[in-house]
Amino acid sequence: MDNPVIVAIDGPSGTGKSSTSKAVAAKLGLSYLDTGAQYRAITWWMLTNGIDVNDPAAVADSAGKPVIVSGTDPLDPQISVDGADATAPIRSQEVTAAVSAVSAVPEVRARMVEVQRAAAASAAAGIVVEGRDIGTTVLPDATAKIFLTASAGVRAARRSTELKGAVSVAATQEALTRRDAADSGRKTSPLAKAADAIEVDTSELTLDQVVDRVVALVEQKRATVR
Ligand SMILES: Nc1ncnc2c1ncn2[C@@H]1O[C@H](COP(=O)(O)OP(=O)(O)OP(=O)(O)O)[C@@H](O)[C@H]1O
Ligand SMILES: Nc1ccn([C@@H]2O[C@H](COP(=O)(O)O)[C@@H](O)[C@H]2O)c(=O)n1
Repeated sequence: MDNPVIVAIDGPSGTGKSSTSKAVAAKLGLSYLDTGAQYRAITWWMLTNGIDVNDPAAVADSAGKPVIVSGTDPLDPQISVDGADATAPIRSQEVTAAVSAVSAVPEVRARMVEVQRAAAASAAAGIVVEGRDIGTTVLPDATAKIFLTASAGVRAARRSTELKGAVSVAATQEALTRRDAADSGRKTSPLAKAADAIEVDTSELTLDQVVDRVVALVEQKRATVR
């Protein structure tokens, strides 16, 4: 039997990580893990439990409390917190605005990385894991590492379309850029391209083209390690 294939997909906000990762996992028959959803879930728990998300000591003290369970089906990714479905509430603007502060706390990252490595280790055929530090920190021995990029303008326009124009492209771009700066600037495992990751600029590509390119890269890498 082939070794499980581990695919790390990292990149800034809105570059297409989730859309690409789910489609690649479905095409290759692999599991899927959205680590951003896990950081959102712990942030949602902090907010709903009255923890000051801008107080790193308070966040660190509570980091071990919520029980976060992530589904790994690329066709129906779910996440629960303390047994309650949190798939929708973790996408709120309030969570989006607070998540970078919570995810910068080392105790939060240590907890999440443990859960993420366990998920990868238990995926029989393999897994596509998306995030910001998967290739650098969580799974440095991944079979294939992809770093997705796109211009800030393109990312903001895509996100604004997704939100059906409810938020302007300019405001969306400012929020994306602010989140990227916080995620890249933190001390513990910042958003970064691993030295051996392959960069794919998605600005001028359709989603199908990105998926085909990533599948081809994974197949190439897989052939060399068989
Ligand atoms: N290549 C593409 N062409 C056009 N639209 C795209 C492409 N890739 C993704 N999109 C769209 O861009 C938006 C952002 O994509 P997605 O949520 O997959 O990005 P992400 O990197 O996971 O974002 P985040 O880091 O904020 O979770 C979605 O509306 C998605 O449908
Ligand atoms: N490996 C990761 C993944 C995510 N984060 C943090 O979570 C935020 C939300 O991520 P989305 O992919 O859902 O947008 C992101 O802005 C990071 O703060 C992380 O630190 N590490």
